[in-house]
Formats: sequence, structure tokens, C-alpha cells
Amino acid sequence: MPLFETVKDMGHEQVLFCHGKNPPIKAIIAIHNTSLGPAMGATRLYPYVSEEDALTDVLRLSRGMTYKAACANIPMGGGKAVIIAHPQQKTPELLKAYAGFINNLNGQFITGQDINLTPEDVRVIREQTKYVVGGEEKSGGPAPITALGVFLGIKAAVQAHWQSRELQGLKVAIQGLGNVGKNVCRYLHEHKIKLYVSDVDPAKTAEMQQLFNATVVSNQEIYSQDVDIFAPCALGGIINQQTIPQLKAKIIAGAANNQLADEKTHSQMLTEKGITYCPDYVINAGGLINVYNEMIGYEDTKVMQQVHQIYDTLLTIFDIAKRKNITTNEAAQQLAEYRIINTKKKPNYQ
Ligand SMILES: NC(=O)C1=CN([C@@H]2O[C@H](COP(=O)(O)OP(=O)(O)OC[C@H]3O[C@@H](n4cnc5c(N)ncnc54)[C@H](O)[C@@H]3O)[C@@H](O)[C@H]2O)C=CC1
Ligand SMILES: O=C(O)C(=O)Cc1c[nH]c2ccccc12
Repeated sequence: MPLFETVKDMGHEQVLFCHGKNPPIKAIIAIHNTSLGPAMGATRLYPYVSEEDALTDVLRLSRGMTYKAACANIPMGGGKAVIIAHPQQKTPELLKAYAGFINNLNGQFITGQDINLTPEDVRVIREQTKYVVGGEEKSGGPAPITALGVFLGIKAAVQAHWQSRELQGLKVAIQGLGNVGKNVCRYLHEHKIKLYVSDVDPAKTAEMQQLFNATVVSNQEIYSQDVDIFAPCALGGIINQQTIPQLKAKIIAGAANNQLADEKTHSQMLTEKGITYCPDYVINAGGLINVYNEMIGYEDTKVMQQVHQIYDTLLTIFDIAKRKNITTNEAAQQLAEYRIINTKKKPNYQ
């Protein structure tokens, strides 16, 4: 699709193509919507196969951030950035050059750590720009809060799907046991849920087997497990034409961004199959909630209250979907767009 057609279709305000020769840098910063405040979104460094893939990823992720903030009642806009590079090409010079591009946006984009960036990388970026958040000592990073949000989302989906509060005895398949996935496992195990896990890193599956008596399965088999709930906590695009027919789970509730390979087609297929899908940007808002509160002054009780809202928001979304006979994905998008139109803009964060 021609560039402006796509951007118009998805509703982005600005897309910045960042290029430099010395050091060589290619990055894209996408600002989707700043109606509620400056655009927030962490930066992902990834060796994209093509520039088209990088653009598609950043456009979808940044729009997801707009909806994420709106659904979580965070008065900020949505953006996201990708640096097209292999992790081995990551140098302090590259990160500093990238920080220069963030500065050019004068606070309209606030970023932090996503895939393939470390807290140390964020420190390097912070030397050059004030528009980065995350990695504060006191909050312990966003992942444990994201995991709590996912756990609460699972509870909401169980309530909506089976009208039940009972978690004990349920079976959950978790794909990806990184910072979020392992904490999701911990919450589920504490509630006597049986775990089935996969990860490309055998050390991580072994740890979950040992700590929580999880059953280890391969990445190919994770989709077809005879479980109640599937929790994708690794990559995007995993709900697609190939995987949907394999699913036995009745609920999809996980942290990964961009879970649906094609939002319209695949959310429709899930609805037809009677699967309750928790829209990714609603259930994984814990990370954003955490970094936003670091920015404005962290208070545990406030963060907990905002994360617990994920439960109620999901129930509202399931209810809208049922009443209007639309997918949960469409319902979440409608809720987000309603809030964006009806919320008065806050002054800029500087
Ligand atoms: N950390 C956070 O607060 C937030 C994370 N997310 C999303 O949640 C997902 C997980 O995030 P983190 O745990 O922080 O990342 P992470 O990088 O710590 O963990 C990802 C895990 O997935 C595994 N993995 C990679 N490819 C896999 C495959 N094909 N099959 C199975 N496992 C595979 C990796 O080995 C790793 O253990 C990502 O998609 C991220 O964008 C979304 C919102 C907030
Ligand atoms: O939920 C996402 O995809 C995020 O990008 C959340 C997030 C994690 N760390 C950050 C730092 C600045 C802005 C957003 C985030």
C-alpha cells in the first residue's frame, strides 16, 4: 500500500525516518496520536529482514500504544520506535546517535527499553536525552507489573467465559518465559494452576519445571496443548491461519504485543471458534502503567490500583463485544477511541 495511504488509514500523526552515516543508523520513530499527551512507547532494536517489516511493526506497535494508554486511563499518547540493527551492532555511539533523534522531537516522544535493549543501554541513551523513562531503582522494572496485569486479565477472562472465580485446577500454556512469562508462571502456580511451558531457551523451561512443576513442551506443540488458557508471552503474530485451527484453549490472555497476525481476520476467526481473546494492548498495559508512574512520582498503591483496573476494563470490553456482537478487539478499539475523543488534553510533560 502506498505510504501515505497506510499512515492515513492507521491514523498516525508523524513517522520519522532516522538515518545517519557515522555511526551508521537506521531507525523509525512512529508517533501515532498525541491527543491525550506526549506519545509514549519503548524502543525495540531488531534485525528486521526488510525495511517494510520494520515499518509495519512500528506502525502497529505505536497505534497499540495509543489504545493501551487510553484503555488504561493513562493521559498520554502512543508512539513506538524501532532501530534496524542486529544486537551485535549495538554500540554506545549508535545509542547516542539515536538519542539525538529523540531530542529532535522535543518531548513529543518519550521512550525506554524494549526488545534487545538493556537497562545499561537506557542509561547510555539517558546521558543524551531526558525523554527516556524506566530502570528506576525503586520500581523493579515494568515486567513484574506487566505479569500481574496478565494474571488479572486471566481472572477477568475466566469470569467472563465460565462465570467462575475458581482458578484452581485450570491448565494454562505459557509461550515465552522471559521477564514477564516467568512472573506470570509464578502467579498462576500460587493459585494452583497447572502449567505447560515453552521457550527457545532450554534453561528457562528447566527452571519453570523445577520451581513450579511445569510440563515442558516444544514451541511447535504449545498451540495444540489440551489447556483452558493460552498465554503468549514471547513474540507477536502467533495467532494466525496456521495456529488458530490447532488451539484447544478457550481463552487467549498473554503479554506479547501484536498477537494477531491480521487483526480483523484473526480476531473474527477466534470469535467464531468461541475463544475469548484479551486484546493484547489492554492486558499488557502494566508496563506502561509502571513507567508512567515512575515519571510522575511512583506510589505503590496508585500503581496497584491502576493495574487492578485492567480486570474491570476487560470485563467492560467483553460486555461491549457481546452486546454489539463484535470482536473483543473491535470493542477495545471503540473504547479507546471513545476515550480519546472525550478526554480533555492534559498539559505537556516537560
Ligand atoms: N516487559 C514488559 O513490561 C512488557 C512486555 N511486553 C511484551 O511481552 C513479551 C515478553 O516480554 P519480556 O518478558 O519482557 O521479554 P523477554 O525478552 O524477557 O522474554 C521473551 C522470552 O521469549 C522467548 N522466546 C523468543 N522466541 C520464542 C519462541 N519462538 N517461542 C518461545 N519462546 C520464545 C525468549 O527466549 C525469552 O525467554 C514481548 O512481546 C514484549 O513486547 C508488553 C508489554 C510490557
Ligand atoms: O507496552 C509497551 O509496549 C511499552 O512500550 C511500555 C514501556 C516499557 N518501557 C517504556 C518506556 C517508555 C515508554 C513506554 C514503555
